[in-house]
Amino acid sequence: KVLEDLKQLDFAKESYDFVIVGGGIGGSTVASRLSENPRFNVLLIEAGPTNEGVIEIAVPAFFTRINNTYSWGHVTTPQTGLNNRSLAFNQARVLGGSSSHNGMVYTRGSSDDFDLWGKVSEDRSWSWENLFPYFLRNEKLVPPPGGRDASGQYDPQYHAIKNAEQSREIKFNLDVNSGKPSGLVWVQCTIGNGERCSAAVGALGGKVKERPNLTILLNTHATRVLPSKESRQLDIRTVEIVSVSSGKKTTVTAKKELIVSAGAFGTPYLLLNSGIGDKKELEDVKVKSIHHLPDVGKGLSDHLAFIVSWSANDVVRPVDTAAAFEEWQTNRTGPLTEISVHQLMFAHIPHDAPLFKEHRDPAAGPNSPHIEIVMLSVGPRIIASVGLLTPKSRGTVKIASNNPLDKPLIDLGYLTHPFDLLALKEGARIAKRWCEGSAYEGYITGFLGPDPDTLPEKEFDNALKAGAGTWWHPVGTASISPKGAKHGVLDPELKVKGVKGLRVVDASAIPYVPTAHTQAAVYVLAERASDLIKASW
Ligand SMILES: Cc1cc2nc3c(=O)[nH]c(=O)nc-3n(C[C@H](O)[C@H](O)[C@H](O)COP(=O)(O)OP(=O)(O)OC[C@H]3O[C@@H](n4cnc5c(N)ncnc54)[C@H](O)[C@@H]3O)c2cc1C
Repeated sequence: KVLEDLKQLDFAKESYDFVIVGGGIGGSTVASRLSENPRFNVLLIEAGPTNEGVIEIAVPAFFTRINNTYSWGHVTTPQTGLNNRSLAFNQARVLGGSSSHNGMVYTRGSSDDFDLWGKVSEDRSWSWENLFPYFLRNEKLVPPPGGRDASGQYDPQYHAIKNAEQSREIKFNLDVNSGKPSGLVWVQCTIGNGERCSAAVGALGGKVKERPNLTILLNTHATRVLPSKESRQLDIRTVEIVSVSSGKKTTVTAKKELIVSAGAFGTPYLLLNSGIGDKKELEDVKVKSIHHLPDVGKGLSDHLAFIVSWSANDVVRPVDTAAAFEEWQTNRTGPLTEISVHQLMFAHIPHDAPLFKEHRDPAAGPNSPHIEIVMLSVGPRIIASVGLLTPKSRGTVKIASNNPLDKPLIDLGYLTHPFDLLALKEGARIAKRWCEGSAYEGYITGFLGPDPDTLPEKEFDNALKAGAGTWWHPVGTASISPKGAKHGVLDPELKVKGVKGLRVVDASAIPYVPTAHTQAAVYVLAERASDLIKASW
């Protein structure tokens, strides 16, 4: 059942085996899988409202219109690497989490990215091979809406395909999700039957919400996790929660486990507010330390991107939105069932590029590309968003005070490692080489820059720093590490180190940002986590 407010929760009648904090990709997936077992009573707590009935969420092409009602409205600290700009950093606050307001691009990343989880945690059961069945379990491939043949679904980007035939650098790759994503690929999306398929729809939709052993509590903010007073070992299964509407506060205790799935910012924030983190840093903000775990909130990494553009001698015909919306409402077909991008490019920085003389290659292996390029026609211009998939810069999530309802201090640390700026520059060169291909002859009329080859170095760097922005893929703030290792936050089974009863299942557990948009990685992590949890009870 779905409860809109804390006052509807009947504490006298109900007790829960598992309490899950955060109804995003991690939390919704685990709630769905655990409640498959009728012996488990599951409570899922989400700070935001329902996704149901929100048109901007359901219509794929409207995702840029989703307003701040469904977001935490985070703003980063001034980013020294970006000329001290602070960036708005939307993270969803709604059932389904960021899958309810993300760009719906579905890319799994490279096989090497997942093998790296196994290396980092010294537990080879985290590997592409072992995780592959979970991708299949999590995915339901559906044809495009309107009964159209998939091969004719998109306006055939014949020109781009032609460039791929000629280019030595970026070849056509039939399936981005094979574990070898490099090349020019068709985009795959989390859209089903013309509507966004978020975790709220895919994992909790249909009959799942009606399961008698699953309660979804909305509009309820978790403020702290609390240790048991009875246990001699640190045992944490209780969470303090506050009604967003009334401010009413209470606690709820899981009989078996408390699972934190509040996302790459929300999870470290909740742990820090609870006194789990670096002891000295917590004392500085007057939070009583209950468990010294210095890496909570550290190791944050994300994909940074910037735009280069070209002039073109034609314009793309704009969609008649009113007519398209009528078609969507009537049949769930038409242009609003798609995102505005049909293809993506994943490329490697050449081995002999000068930056590799100074910096070790951070790619997880030969299947992991360094650069992704997303191209769009905007008026009489072609723009390419060039993103760095293998950043070396790291950031932090911290708390500013001992008030758990304050905003977190989010520092992405963008471009604080010199490799990242050099790598993005190489990305701009890759995009330039691509657009010099003969397929664009007579269409592209000139490069508008910023041009890494003609601008003075400082000028180019400044243009990049002034324009770069996030692709919203934060990970790593409660990373897995080997059992017994002092660094890291979670053991390979996603249990918080040194604590009984508490696991983390979300993007914060992922040690390095994969060479992909991150939702598929979180889904597969949560699928495997569900099996690990089920197996231990
Ligand atoms: C704007 C945007 C666009 C993106 N586009 C893409 C894309 O096109 N493709 C892709 O693959 N990935 C994309 N991503 C990334 C992807 O959506 C995330 O990697 C993924 O959703 C992370 O899952 P999660 O479970 O870790 O966190 P989330 O899905 O963010 O879920 C966390 C949930 O926890 C809740 N929560 C947080 N704190 C508390 C608290 N204290 N109490 C109660 N509840 C709490 C939040 O409200 C939220 O619902 C995008 C992300 C954003 C923000």
